[in-house]
Amino acid sequence: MRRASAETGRSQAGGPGPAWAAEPGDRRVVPPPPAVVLEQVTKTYPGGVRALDEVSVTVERGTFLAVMGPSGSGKSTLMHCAAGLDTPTSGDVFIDGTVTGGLNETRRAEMRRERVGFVFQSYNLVPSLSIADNITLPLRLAGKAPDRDWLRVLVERVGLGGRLNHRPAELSGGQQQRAAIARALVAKPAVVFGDEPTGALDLRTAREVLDLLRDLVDGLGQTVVMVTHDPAAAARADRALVMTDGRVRATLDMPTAPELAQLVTTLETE
Ligand SMILES: Nc1ncnc2c1ncn2[C@@H]1O[C@H](COP(=O)(O)OP(=O)(O)OP(=O)(O)O)[C@@H](O)[C@H]1O
Repeated sequence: MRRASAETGRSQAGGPGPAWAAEPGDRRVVPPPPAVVLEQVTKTYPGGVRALDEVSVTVERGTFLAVMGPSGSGKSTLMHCAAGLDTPTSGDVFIDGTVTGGLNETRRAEMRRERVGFVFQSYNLVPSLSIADNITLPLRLAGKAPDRDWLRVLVERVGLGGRLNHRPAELSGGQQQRAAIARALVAKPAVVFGDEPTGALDLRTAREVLDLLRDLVDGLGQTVVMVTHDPAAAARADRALVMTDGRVRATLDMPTAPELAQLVTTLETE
């Protein structure tokens, strides 16, 4: 399987390729690859819409990235390409060091199941299953037994210990989203993608869900990429990208909500 270059993580010694792309037999200590790398990714849809225009982004492990931008700027396309749900027209996507473009559909589906978790605005829990069965569903679909210790840690982190035998309809929106987050993490993915994960929640519950995402990054070293329109939500990330017209127009480290709101307004009106 091909391992190749990333925007960051290149060999400090100046050798060919990034430090994490060692050949078998190489005895140097090799740092783990970034969770996700997009290299010069372009996506043109049939009809000619260039939804992504040579986008390069590196998401380091254990970090929280927010993706912002006006409607139609390419956020969902970026997420779909980064998660291996869609294929770029050109450029490379690496998940956990593996280039997704070289995989056939079966291997790509396997990669998504094993290395990527998803959280959506609308929770997408199965109504007829208990919360416990919803959380472990991805493993059962993959024919794998849950790691009991990991499950215990997860259930404790998301605070649903007393609700495991309930059906989704018996839980609040925030609790359902916390169950969806536990489900996204159950297979220990390299990265969790959130598509407006707080979009359906009231302010207080949204803050609790963002606290949880932050805690998963800080406490468990999870990598999170979240698409959001909300500057207050994006301000909980370590880094925020602002997109317009399929390009990353600005990157802010440790962003604040007023900074992001101002930046999005400025870029929108340019
Ligand atoms: N399947 C498709 N076929 C053709 N064009 C598409 C397709 N999906 C998205 N687009 C176009 O690509 C561009 C980027 O869309 P995308 O959904 O990635 O934007 P977005 O920033 O996520 O928008 P929103 O915030 O409204 O969800 C838009 O011009 C959109 O119309």
